[in-house]
Amino acid sequence: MASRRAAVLARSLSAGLARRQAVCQHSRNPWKEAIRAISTSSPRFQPPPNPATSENPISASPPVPKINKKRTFNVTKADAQPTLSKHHKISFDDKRISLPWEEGKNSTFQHIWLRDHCQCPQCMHPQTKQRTLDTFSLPLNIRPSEVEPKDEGLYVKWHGGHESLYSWEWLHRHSYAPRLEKYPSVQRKLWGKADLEENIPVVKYDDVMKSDNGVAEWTSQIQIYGFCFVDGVPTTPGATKELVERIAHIRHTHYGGFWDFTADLEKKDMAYTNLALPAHTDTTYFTEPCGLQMFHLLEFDGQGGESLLVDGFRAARILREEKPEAFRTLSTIRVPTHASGNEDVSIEPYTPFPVFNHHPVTGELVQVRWNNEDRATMDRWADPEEVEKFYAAIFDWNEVLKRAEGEYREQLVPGRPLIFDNWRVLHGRGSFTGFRRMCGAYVGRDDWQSRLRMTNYGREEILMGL
Ligand SMILES: C[N+](C)(C)CCCC[C@H](N)C(=O)O
Ligand SMILES: O=C(O)CCC(=O)C(=O)O
Repeated sequence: MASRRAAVLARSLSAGLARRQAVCQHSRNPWKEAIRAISTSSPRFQPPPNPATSENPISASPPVPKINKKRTFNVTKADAQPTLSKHHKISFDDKRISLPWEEGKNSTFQHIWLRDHCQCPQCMHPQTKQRTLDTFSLPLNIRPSEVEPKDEGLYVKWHGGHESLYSWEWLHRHSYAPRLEKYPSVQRKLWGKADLEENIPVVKYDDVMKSDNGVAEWTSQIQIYGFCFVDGVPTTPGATKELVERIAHIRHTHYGGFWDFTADLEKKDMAYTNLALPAHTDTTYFTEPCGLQMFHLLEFDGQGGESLLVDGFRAARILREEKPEAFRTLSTIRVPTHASGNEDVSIEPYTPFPVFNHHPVTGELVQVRWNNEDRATMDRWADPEEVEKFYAAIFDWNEVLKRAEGEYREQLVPGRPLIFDNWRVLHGRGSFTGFRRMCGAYVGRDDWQSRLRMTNYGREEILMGL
């Protein structure tokens, strides 16, 4: 029966797919009828023209990185599409399937993994993109009864009758043995004061408010530089709130949602005073510090109060180069933090975190958490000998942070709010006299990163990667 069906499939296959050669070959297992010889002469995708085209000149000075909206597949040619090998064979045994790519690499996928990741509307909710398949109804030793390369991708018929189709792009994108595509790298431009001289990231309020393209540009500037100004904003809390909500919903904290504050200690935090605040990141006392912070100065009739920004990722790189021991110390020793000024509040993270926090897989620095004012009592040392090492390290860190060449200072003015990545850029202010009114809000890190990706890459591209 199965061999007759395979023969029927082979006939329809060879008729419909006369353009391609890929032989499903597997060894030593009962689905010999699943093996099919089909031939093809032309590649599935014509690779795009040479990537060094006009829109991608090889310029003398490296241009400011733009968010790269084009996907590269890390195959032989940049931006080429993944193509199944014309010469090698798809093979599978009772545990896994092996796909040979034209680029000369081979991806293997365990059958249970592949079945569990079926993208069909019965297994993946078409609207919510959530798994509807009951994973635990699958036999752990599930295997295909038929495998067939098609134009659209890899067709698999599973024992039990379920049919799946995995696009070649999807398979290449999600290849894990080996990993074939790098995670899209974050295009950041680390800066010192000199780098910003002619190049302050700024966008126009009207552009941001009128289209998602405006939001795409705004969020990509924040991603690249760690901060961005917005010009032409009505000097009201309402307009400022609407502006920040063009990115995402506001993150509420014990300071409220959208804040409008002066130096009246309405909240028991030094931000609500006229004291100077050295370079710091906010909300180090939350397990997840806020992602973005917006400040819009609405009124000010005094002196001082100048804002300060420092690129924490650049400062960390300098520390790592100049004082590697200090960098290692601040990447390992956990610093307890708290916010306990308000009568009814004492906030701490579930565990203290180091100053420098790295991605567990890529190892890249992803977050700086530093606020010496909110640092709590450090009385839990793995080894009390580390006390001196820690202080030596924070003194080194402080010295780097205080270097004038790394500080960007600007007096905020009404109509030109500042927003910055609180996981990367440290901020501060000078002490001031007179009446000063500031409004703004926090946005969650995952929320703004979602908006950045969706407005810059688009939903289809993002979903392809999930
Ligand atoms: C809400 N608002 C921005 C006005 C005040 C924030 C308080 C700053 C706090 N010390 C911290 O570093 O998180
Ligand atoms: O008032 C300012 O300019 C900044 C206040 C501040 O640093 C903060 O709220 O964390």
